[in-house]
Amino acid sequence: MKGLLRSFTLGGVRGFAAPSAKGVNAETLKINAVKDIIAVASGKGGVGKSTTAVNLAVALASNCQLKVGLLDADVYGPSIPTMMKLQGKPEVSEGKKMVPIENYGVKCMSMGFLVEKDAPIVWRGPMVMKALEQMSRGVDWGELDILVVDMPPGTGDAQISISQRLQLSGALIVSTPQDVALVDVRRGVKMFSKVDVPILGVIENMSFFKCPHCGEPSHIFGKGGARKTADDMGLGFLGEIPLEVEIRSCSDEGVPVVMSRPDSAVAKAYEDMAQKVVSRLEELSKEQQLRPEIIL
Ligand SMILES: Nc1ncnc2c1ncn2[C@@H]1O[C@H](COP(=O)(O)OP(=O)(O)OP(=O)(O)O)[C@@H](O)[C@H]1O
Repeated sequence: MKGLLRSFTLGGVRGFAAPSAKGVNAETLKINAVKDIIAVASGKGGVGKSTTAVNLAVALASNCQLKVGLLDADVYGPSIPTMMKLQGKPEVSEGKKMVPIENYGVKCMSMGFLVEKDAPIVWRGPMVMKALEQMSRGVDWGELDILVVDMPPGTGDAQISISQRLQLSGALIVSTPQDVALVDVRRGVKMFSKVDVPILGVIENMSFFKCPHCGEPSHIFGKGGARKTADDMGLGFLGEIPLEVEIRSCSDEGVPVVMSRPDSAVAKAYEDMAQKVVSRLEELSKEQQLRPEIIL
């Protein structure tokens, strides 16, 4: 692998990057010692993808006792440093790779570590892909059970390239129950199917708001839409996360709700989601082993 890398400088950090996809068989590229790479994606922006990725990663590490990494692939709007209460520039290891920055038992890498906080990122596609190569294969992740990738929103070039080049084991789709978001769920599912990435399941975020006075739930964005879409498309449903002030405030403070309120119903919902993801990955791995090998 090292032979494929070339020297690369990003945000003042010198490291190694893999060459462009041209001339390289994407399927041969794999991050060393990372067992499964999973994407947390959404067709539409602002539905809670990063919040889900963070809480899922922390639940996988703390509850399922796995070695977990979190890659913030949302290059244009990195929110992982804030949500994981992390800052500073990554060090460079002896092997000339960036060392991820860790909190809550999760090793993180984000564009937010490499550029100044308020600096706008005005790169075109090829530069973004270079940065993503650097932030995935140019990182000394060590041994990981799962690398969670917080994808950029949408179903464009960057999402397709990431899916192909990172050899994803599967993807989770986050949506609100709202119709406009559900249309984008279908789009996202189709995109992943085109690049042969299995869908691990659908998560409904902001499912309902429980009145703090009377306890009555209000379905602000509609009721049960993501579960129904998952059923209609034959996909697994991984759970409902309510719209809660604490989810937002804990994220803003950099302490994911699974850490700050581990006994809450919402923390349990994220933990349940993490267990389902682990089970689904095990099933997929078994299916893979049973698949007959085609010798040409
Ligand atoms: N279940 C929830 N309850 C309350 N607030 C939430 C919930 N989920 C997400 N939020 C808040 O909504 C905002 C958007 O969430 P987040 O950044 O996770 O979305 P995203 O889909 O990753 O957005 P983007 O498309 O910009 O990457 C954040 O302020 C977050 O704290």
